[in-house]
Amino acid sequence: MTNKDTTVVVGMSGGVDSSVTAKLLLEEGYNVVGIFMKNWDDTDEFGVCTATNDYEDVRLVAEEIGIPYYSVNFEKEYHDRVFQYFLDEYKKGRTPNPDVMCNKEIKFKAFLDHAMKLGADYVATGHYARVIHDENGVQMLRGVDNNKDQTYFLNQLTQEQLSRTLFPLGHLEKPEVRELAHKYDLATKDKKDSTGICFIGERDFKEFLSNYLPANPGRMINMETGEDKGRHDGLMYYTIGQRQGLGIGGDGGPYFVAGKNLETNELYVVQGDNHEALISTSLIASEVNFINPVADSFDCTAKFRYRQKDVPVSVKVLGEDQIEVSYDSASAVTPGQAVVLYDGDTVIGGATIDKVFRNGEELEYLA
Ligand SMILES: Nc1ncnc2c1ncn2[C@@H]1O[C@H](COP(=O)(O)OP(=O)(O)OP(=O)(O)O)[C@@H](O)[C@H]1O
Repeated sequence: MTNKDTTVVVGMSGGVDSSVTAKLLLEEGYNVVGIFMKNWDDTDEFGVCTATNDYEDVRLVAEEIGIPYYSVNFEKEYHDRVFQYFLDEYKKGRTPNPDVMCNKEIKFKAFLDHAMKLGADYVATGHYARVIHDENGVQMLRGVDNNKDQTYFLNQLTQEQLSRTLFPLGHLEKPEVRELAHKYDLATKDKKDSTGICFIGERDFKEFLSNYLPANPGRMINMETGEDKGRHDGLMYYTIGQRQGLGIGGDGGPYFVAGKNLETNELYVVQGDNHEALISTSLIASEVNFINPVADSFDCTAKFRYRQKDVPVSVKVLGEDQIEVSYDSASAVTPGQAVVLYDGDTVIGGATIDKVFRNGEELEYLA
């Protein structure tokens, strides 16, 4: 099949990355269709996604480069599969990663299914990641731009999903993408990069969450001394390892969140950098996804959060949907976040962190 006979549906967000993605595919001779997803109702009094303006940018770029474009509404799917999960995790005191869920359930499920029904051969997005085809099927590799690599958020993608996906920006550095946007004089060439989670955007996180979950203030306790350190605003607002926003200081260095007790509604804090209470040596994770088959135990590297350097780890497959990941030492490994496993630049897979241990003893992050 030549590119001319291959139809690619590009997820166009109205941003510079997906604009360049569409243009590059067009340059390569593909049949390109642009689709904008509306996942959040921006007329909702709490939402801040600027869907209407973004769709206008999709229109401008699509008309400029000469491709058909549509909008599709996945508000219900997004609400049921991403937002509900997000709220449920916060209710449990965990720190979810809605972007991982959005990729798994919306961009590479609802959207991909929709594209296939339209007769597409592939979907493409402006993610910074690479897909390569080899004798084992497909492999996902980190984007070459270390600073922009988004494989952490794509860790739940399967062979099936990846085999129908193109990431045309994966071999480019972000400044090169901007340059291409200028070279092709795309309407979005100078548009600011979006930050934050779509449905929250740059608005105050606490205020946003309090619109959906009742805030339940309680006591803040020094985990070591038992000393009362004042009040917290509601356990859901805090993440393990968090330093900012506690409103306490004093001699002996900054305070960090080291645990939550959902029964007593107490927030535990400890004082000082690299406090032992935050240090773990292993974790248990579920929602396991391996992109290719793996051995029962193996060594590799891992990230426990997005902006973190890889750590050498040993992985043991414990059962159908559980892995144990052991490492020398890491601080503030947080339940609800993803652990993503790498072999060099290749993504082995990922899972969601459930429990964290120090030398075999479970840390009481969540009591
Ligand atoms: N509302 C949307 N409709 C269609 N596709 C989308 C939408 N939001 C994101 N995508 C796709 O997912 C990719 C990654 O999304 P992300 O939110 O990380 O965007 P980004 O890196 O800021 O990219 P962009 O500059 O294209 O907005 C985008 O490049 C785009 O292909």
